[in-house]
Amino acid sequence: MAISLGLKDRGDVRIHENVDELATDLADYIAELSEISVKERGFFAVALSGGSLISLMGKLCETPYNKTVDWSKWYIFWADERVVAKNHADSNYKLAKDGLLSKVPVVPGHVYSINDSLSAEEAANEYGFVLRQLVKTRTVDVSEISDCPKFDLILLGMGSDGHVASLFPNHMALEENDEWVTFITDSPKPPPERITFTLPVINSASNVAVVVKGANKAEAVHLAIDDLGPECPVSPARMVCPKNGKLVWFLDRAAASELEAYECTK
Ligand SMILES: O=C(O)[C@H](O)[C@@H](O)[C@H](O)[C@H](O)COP(=O)(O)O
Repeated sequence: MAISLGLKDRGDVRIHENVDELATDLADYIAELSEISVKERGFFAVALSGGSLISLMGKLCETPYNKTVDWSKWYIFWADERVVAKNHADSNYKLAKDGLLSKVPVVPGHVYSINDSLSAEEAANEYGFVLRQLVKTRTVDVSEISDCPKFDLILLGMGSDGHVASLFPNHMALEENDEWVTFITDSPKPPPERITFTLPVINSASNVAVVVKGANKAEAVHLAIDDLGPECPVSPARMVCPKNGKLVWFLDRAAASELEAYECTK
């Protein structure tokens, strides 16, 4: 059974005994949000990231989820993408296609990957334009407090440096408030060229889940979640704070091992 901590400002923190328990809880959570969004809006607009997140979502390809989820209503986006060809081993699209999307009956026309024939800047602009069209038709909802898209769910991983999507510590992209999608050409994690949702878009979502496993992320989890006062270094993950939405952290025990809020429960 997961331990669940409801923390003021930092969302719900769910700590799982192991990766298998985390993956089951994550599949339940995504299936439930999909059901709610389809019932309320007729669509489920979900943004994925790369990294270990995709294999942690793997249970969605299994029974019962592969049969019970209304895959035909899913509209799939990327919160960040590496600017490489779609069939390149580094592509987040390829990772998700091979690990998830090819195994469930999503509608190919509802999968919005970036245009891989463009430069990073052009690809970011075009992705932003595509999003605007989908917000106009309300396939992707719109935020009540900004003109930003309001995704039903944005799924993020986190690096050991605290990066989320392709928003890296001390990078100018963290300050981009005008664009929905921006680009970088100097990612500290290879490959260097990426596009990424900006913080205003991430923080306008109805639901944001940050999914983290492993002891090498424990310090970054502590810095992102614990209340460390004004001197605390502000990592990108700490800047994830949906204004009118819900934030949930999915952690395994190793990733939660330096969390002060967790220590208090022992
Ligand atoms: O394209 C990317 O690199 C990702 O979107 C990135 O933000 C990833 O989610 C984190 O780096 C965590 O990756 P791991 O879970 O594999 O450590």
